[in-house]
Amino acid sequence: MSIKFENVSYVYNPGSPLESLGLDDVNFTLREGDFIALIGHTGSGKSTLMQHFNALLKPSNGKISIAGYEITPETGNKGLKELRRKVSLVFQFPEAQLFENTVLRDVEFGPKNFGFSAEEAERVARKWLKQVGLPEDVAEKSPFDLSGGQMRRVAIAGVMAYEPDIICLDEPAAGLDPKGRIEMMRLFKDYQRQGHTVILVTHNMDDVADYADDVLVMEHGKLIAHDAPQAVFMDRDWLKHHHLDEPHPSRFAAKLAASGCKLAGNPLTMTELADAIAQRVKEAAE
Ligand SMILES: Nc1ncnc2c1ncn2[C@@H]1O[C@H](COP(=O)(O)OP(=O)(O)OP(=O)(O)O)[C@@H](O)[C@H]1O
Repeated sequence: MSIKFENVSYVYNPGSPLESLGLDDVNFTLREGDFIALIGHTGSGKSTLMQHFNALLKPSNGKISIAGYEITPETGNKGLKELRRKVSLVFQFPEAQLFENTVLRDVEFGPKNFGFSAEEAERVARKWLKQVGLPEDVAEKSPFDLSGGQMRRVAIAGVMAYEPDIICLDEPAAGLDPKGRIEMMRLFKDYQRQGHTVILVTHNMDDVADYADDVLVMEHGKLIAHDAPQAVFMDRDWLKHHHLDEPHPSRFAAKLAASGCKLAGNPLTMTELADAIAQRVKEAAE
């Protein structure tokens, strides 16, 4: 099944002096099961787009097909709870939403809300606390006694515990140290490998290169590119024109090329860069 946006526009505060266009005739089709990166500058429309994935915002025009649902301007609120179990949004700093007096109860909250029995909610909560890398003894602690990084994991476990088919995350690694960031990103990659779709809003181009199958690039409410990372990061002039960064490995390769050491291809990840350098060394030795 695919995720399809057809001519989707969204107008904030229609008919008022504050009217503004959040999305402008957006069209794309995504494969379910992919890892998608959603990038663009502040104010480009990423959050507005993300909120359309589970009808938190409904389009002013156009149609969205997702997880067996169709969302149009006429879509009512009936049936949206089931859609939101299948398609979950995780906003920035989700740890701010923790509120129960134990970690376990916080993680059980989502599953219970979606109709899991008490036993099943506890089972999936314990399973996902483990999957997000937390030690067993945190379950009975207050979430407020944990570190910021652990609280973030608890909040994300609370969403993964009811296993949405599609999870959309807004900068989930913001503020984490490099080790925490890599662990968090691997968690999402694993979630994808288990058969789910991951949509990641990010400003970190290294994460895009390392994890994404496909990239959506937003600018002023419009989708200006939709392609694989290799294609999106291929045209340096286009990136410059749209004030978009490159992943560090391709920036480093460009610097090497400028100093006379051109590598094969356009390495986007550290592994690709290391391979390209090894290849160059081998050629020089022959
Ligand atoms: N609640 C709102 N009311 C009116 N306009 C809004 C509202 N939220 C966003 N907008 C406008 O819609 C446009 C897209 O904003 P959006 O928040 O979707 O961008 P973004 O790419 O997610 O930005 P950021 O990276 O800062 O989160 C911007 O012009 C913004 O000012």
